Amino acid sequence: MTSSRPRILFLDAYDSFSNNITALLTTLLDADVAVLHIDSPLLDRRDADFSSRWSRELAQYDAVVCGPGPGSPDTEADVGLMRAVWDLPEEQTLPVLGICLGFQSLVLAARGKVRRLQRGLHGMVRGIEHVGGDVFEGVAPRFKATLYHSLGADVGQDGIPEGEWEGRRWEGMGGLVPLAWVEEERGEGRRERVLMAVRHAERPWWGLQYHPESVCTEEEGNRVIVNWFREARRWNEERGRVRVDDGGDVIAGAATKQSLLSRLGGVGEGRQWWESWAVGAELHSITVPLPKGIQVPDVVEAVELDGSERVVLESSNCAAAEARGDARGRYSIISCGLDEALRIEHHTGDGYATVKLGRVSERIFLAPSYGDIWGFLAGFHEARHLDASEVSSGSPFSGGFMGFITYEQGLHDIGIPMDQPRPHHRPDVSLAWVTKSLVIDHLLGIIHIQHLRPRESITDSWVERTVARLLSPQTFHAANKKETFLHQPLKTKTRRPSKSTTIQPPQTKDYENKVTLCQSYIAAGESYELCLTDQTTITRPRPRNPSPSSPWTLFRTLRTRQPAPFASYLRLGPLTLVSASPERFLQYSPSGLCSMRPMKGTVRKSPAVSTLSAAEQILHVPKEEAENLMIVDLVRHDLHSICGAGRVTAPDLLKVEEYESVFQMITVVEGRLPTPPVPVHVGDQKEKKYTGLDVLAASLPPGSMTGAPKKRSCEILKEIEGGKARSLYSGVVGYMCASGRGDWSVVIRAMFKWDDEGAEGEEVWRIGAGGAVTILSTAEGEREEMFTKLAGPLRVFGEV
Ligand SMILES: C=C(O[C@@H]1C=C(C(=O)O)C=C[C@H]1O)C(=O)O
Ligand SMILES: NC(=O)CC[C@H](N)C(=O)O
Repeated sequence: MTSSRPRILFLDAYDSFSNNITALLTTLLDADVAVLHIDSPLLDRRDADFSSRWSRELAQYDAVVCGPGPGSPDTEADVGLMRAVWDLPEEQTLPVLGICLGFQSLVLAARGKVRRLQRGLHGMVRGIEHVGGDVFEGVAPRFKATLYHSLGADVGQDGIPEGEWEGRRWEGMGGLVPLAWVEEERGEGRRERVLMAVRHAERPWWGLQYHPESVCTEEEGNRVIVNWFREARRWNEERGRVRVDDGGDVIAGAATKQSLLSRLGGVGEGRQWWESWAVGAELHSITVPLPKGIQVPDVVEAVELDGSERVVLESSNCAAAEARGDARGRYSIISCGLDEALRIEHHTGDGYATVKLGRVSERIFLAPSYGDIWGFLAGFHEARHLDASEVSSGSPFSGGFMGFITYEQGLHDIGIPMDQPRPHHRPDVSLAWVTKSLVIDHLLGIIHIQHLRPRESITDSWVERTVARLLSPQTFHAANKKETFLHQPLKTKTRRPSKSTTIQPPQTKDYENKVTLCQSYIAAGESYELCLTDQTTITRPRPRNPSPSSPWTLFRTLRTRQPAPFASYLRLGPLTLVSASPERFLQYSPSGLCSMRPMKGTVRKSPAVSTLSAAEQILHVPKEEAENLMIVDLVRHDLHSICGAGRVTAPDLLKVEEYESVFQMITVVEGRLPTPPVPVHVGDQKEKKYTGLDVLAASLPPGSMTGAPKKRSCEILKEIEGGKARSLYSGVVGYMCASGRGDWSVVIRAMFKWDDEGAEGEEVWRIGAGGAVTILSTAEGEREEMFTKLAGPLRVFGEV
């Protein structure tokens, strides 16, 4: 069937901004955009029939867009199929727009050169100078656009004497006609001439060095895209080039991902014991007042007396958050009876999930029914899905998944394989299906006691017993008495850790060298920003439990020392985690609103920087804003991969927030999940529905912990960080209610330990810390930032 909608092929060079470009093309041009990776195995240049298959594929598009990406256009592997576009014989050529790396590749194809800039321009917003005409027809002079590049075009511009520059800079240079420039101040009155846009002198090829899709590129820049496509169409018409509509024989794929649920085949028939476990449950819930002065850990201790496994997600900054009107400080969520809850675990790299219930444990092979662990989780959740009318209206969580996902699972999901064999078999995904829980609403001062119970067990009175316990005047009195040694009074002085505790922090010089190494990768165009991190290990005698130095006490101390909206305590399987995270990764609602809050830009509180306005002055500078902006565009890309064109916005850009010991700059990025295009039939295995789990699966590891572009940056970081697993650090912790609501935080400002680490009688805690390195960073500044972030959690060990 022939459609009049434009069809564009986008060549994806593994950038973290690609989906923003395809979304922009889709909405601005009302086009269908198909995507092909530059190294697609479906079109291998070494194959004998490559040329014929390539020209058959290209014949089906009106035009091609060659995207941005890491690396250099001089490197074959970095541009791949782009070269096959430039190499087409004249009679097969077609209109092209190159963006950033794609632009640079075009410059090379026109026999220009590409060289390193005097200093990279990542996340820098500049006024684009042009003289109108061509694709700049009707575009306001000097509109602002974002740059993300280390390399630049050399078309002989430096040979033009200063006095002749104004007159000659628009003249054709080699096979290219310059259309736009930026002149970058380089100190002492020197300026670097950076080519921003070109047209090929003979072919229908245009290129933009800036990023038209960035959230900080002014809307005025959209005209350039519209003009380009007008020119492209005109060229096709003049040549009588008519797109072939082959009726589905297209190699390139869709710009958005298929939903996890639609990938499932033949599951959910309830043949296995775990398939029917907790299916068809009903919520029983009672709300009681939160006794005055009672803290979240007191409630935990009152209900769970046996020190067993638990997940506590606490808004430990609720008092401060309330004062600032910050909704993130409103709720705390506590799992109950976790030992009896079903658990799903997955060790990245294995082809199976393990379902555990008490002592029963079963391996489930993921392919072919589920695809991967995400498909399995989506199917498991969907079978237990509850509508909004079936869950507590005043509570964000009525029961469902609670647990963690490691950084390494995220690496696997973006196509970075694990080094095999891994030295352990710890879970990278561990999610319990929690049916008994407490949710504390700090704003209303109430506790929801909730039980998702099987319909046939309505006589189970756990809720009533818990209510009675919480309301008994003895409970907190007793808890307080019992806990006298567990309550760490705030000390004015920090004690030194006991002699038998050894602490190994990163080496100062070594860390600084790594910062410099990151910058050399950035200068070479391999990355735009790298979130470098390192780990501190604390080895100490294993304490008795409970005792003044038990993990639970560490949590009690940290939450008082460093109140945070995403504090958490997890004792789940072999893992113990104590976190004071300030950073939300992803929140989503049953109606499909997703919200991410990347944090970039950190300043330590000090007598000199004690107020929000002082911090704003420090953080609202190009270096810090650029750091944040790069991650914002990356997060928009991640959200676009599920939500699709026109469904992602950044309502709160570059906002500075206050925390206990630091100020942080954040941006809120929102997306709306697509609704199924066709009505979903009950029992239909090919359900098209998307949930928040789709976004979670598509967005790990958190972009704020990787840098951009995500994949290449993670590969570089793995090398620089010596291949050390980050594990829980840089992973996520959170929940997903049966209703589809979810909230996940980034694990930072945290410490964790695995049961299998350390010699007999010892335990090993790890604290990760780091920060984003850009071309403008200094080695000392980054080292200082890393130690600032480390200090909070580390100090706790000196106090027990
Ligand atoms: C890397 C850490 O933090 C990350 C890096 C930040 C930054 O570079 O400013 C801020 C918040 C986190 O996303 C850490 O806390 O260890
Ligand atoms: N954003 C990009 O495409 C960057 C291109 C190239 N890697 C550079 O840094 O200059």
